[in-house]
Formats: sequence, C-alpha cells, structure tokens
Amino acid sequence: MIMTDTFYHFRDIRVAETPAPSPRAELHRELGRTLAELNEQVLRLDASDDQLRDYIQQARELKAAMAEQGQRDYGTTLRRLLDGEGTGDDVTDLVDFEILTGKASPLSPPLELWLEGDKVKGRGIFGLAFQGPPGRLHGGVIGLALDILLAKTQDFVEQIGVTGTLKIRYLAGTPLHKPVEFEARLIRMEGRKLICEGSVWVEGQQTVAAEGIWISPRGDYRLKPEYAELEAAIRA
Ligand SMILES: CCCCCCCCCCCCCCCC(=O)SCCNC(=O)CCNC(=O)[C@H](O)C(C)(C)COP(=O)(O)OP(=O)(O)OC[C@H]1O[C@@H](n2cnc3c(N)ncnc32)[C@H](O)[C@@H]1OP(=O)(O)O
Repeated sequence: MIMTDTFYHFRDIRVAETPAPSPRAELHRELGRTLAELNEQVLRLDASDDQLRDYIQQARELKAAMAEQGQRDYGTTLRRLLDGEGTGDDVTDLVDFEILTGKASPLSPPLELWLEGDKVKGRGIFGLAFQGPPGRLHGGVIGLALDILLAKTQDFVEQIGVTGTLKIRYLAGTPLHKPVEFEARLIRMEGRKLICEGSVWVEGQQTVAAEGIWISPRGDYRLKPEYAELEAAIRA
C-alpha cells in the first residue's frame, strides 16, 4: 500500500495490504460472519412449522431494527478514494464489503487473497450455500472467484479495466468444506488488453484452469515501477 501521511488512493489499494481494521470494522466483520453462519444454518433447516414461524418473526424484527439505522454511502467513500483523499477506514469499508472476499459480507466464505511473487493467491472453504452438484462447489461460483483473482493481477500494473473474456475449463469436481486454493498470474500485455491465467487446486490436485482478457477503457497497461522485475516472468 502506497500512502501519504493521511490519505489513500483507490489505485494504491493492494490485496492483503489494507490498513488495520478499526474496532467498528471488526464489529462489522463479526456481524457479517455471524450472518454467514446463520445462512449456512438456514439451508435445509430441520425445524417444526411453529419454530420456523418464530424464526421468521425474529428475522423480520432484526431486519426492521437495522432498517432504522440507515445505510452508509458507498459512492462518497469511493469518490474520496478516487480523489486520493480516502482514509484508512474508507479502504477497509471498500474491501470489506466486496463480493466473495469482503470480510464483513454475509455472502463471503470469505475468500482470502494475497500477493506472492508474480502471483495472486487465494484460499477459501466453501459451505453449502455455494453448492452446485451434490457436495461440490458450483461452477459459476468458481467462475466468480477466478474473475476476482484474475482481476487482481491488475495490482501489478498501471490502469484498471473490466473483464472482457473469461474462459474456464473444469477438469474435476471442486469439493465443499475443504480448503480450495486459487492462483492467478499475468501472461502478457497488449496495449489496452491484459492477458492472464488462473487455476484452482484442492489437496494438490488441479480442478480448474482459466484464461482471461481484461480491457482497460483508458490507457495501455504497463507494469508498475515497483513490479518491473515481473517483466521476465511475464515473458517466460
Ligand atoms: C475503470 C475505472 C474504475 C474506477 C472505479 C472503480 C470502482 C470499483 C471497480 C471494481 C471493478 C470490479 C470489476 C469486476 C469484474 C467485472 O465484473 S467487470 C463486468 C463484466 N465486464 C463488462 O461489463 C465489460 C463489458 N464490455 C465493455 O464494457 C466493452 O466491450 C469493453 C470490454 C470495455 C471493450 O470496449 P472498447 O474499449 O470499446 O474496446 P475496443 O476498442 O472495441 O477493443 C479494444 C481491444 O480489446 C479487444 N476486445 C474488446 N472486447 C473484448 C472482449 N470482450 N474480450 C477480449 N478482447 C476484447 C479488441 O479486440 C481490441 O483489441 P486490439 O484490436 O486492440 O488487439
């Protein structure tokens, strides 16, 4: 993370290099985690009709109580970060609610991400909520995870773009409830196109291979100066 004394810029947010969470952010994470556990519990819950009615009532009361509190504004946080005027809490606020990886999102396993050498790496244990075939992770969820991983290879480069093409080859089933390892790396850059590849592993066996093309809407991709040594790895 590159920062000034006080401020953060959106382009300088790297995976796993975010500021320490505030006590309030920790509470949001705990709430998200608890709701994720609740979600797992709801799936195929074996309860009587009366118990289910009682749970519905309790859930409605919780939702109504939260609705009274209002929502924090995502747009303002993002604007401050895009202007290079974001606080540490703004950074946490942005990444903690991201899809699948956000530690405060009830929809995250969570998928943990980090940079290692020329790779973006990830690990997550996926529960029943993410099931496709019985006992296996849904292929679309794997696609989402790979989209996230491959997109994060943009941490190594100038420019940020959108997914243009994502090709996925499913080699074997990916089980639920076991650690799933993800990897992504840059292959090459061609002007506004960034070509990258990814893979998914469980207990040393590769279950998925992916290739992606990201397109920068503005300028050409190039390595950030601090990652210049990746040039050799990209060309290899
Ligand atoms: C941006 C700043 C944000 C700041 C604020 C941040 C807010 C926080 C952001 C979080 C971000 C999370 C992102 C999550 C990942 C998504 O989920 S992204 C959503 C899914 N993807 C999309 O919606 C993309 C939809 N498609 C498009 O918008 C446009 O088609 C594209 C991809 C921008 C390309 O349009 P274009 O710029 O007009 O491209 P064009 O000039 O036709 O082609 C340029 C080159 O790219 C190639 N190309 C074009 N399309 C494709 C394609 N689909 N596949 C392969 N190659 C292609 C062309 O062949 C051409 O190649 P060359 O001829 O130069 O060799």
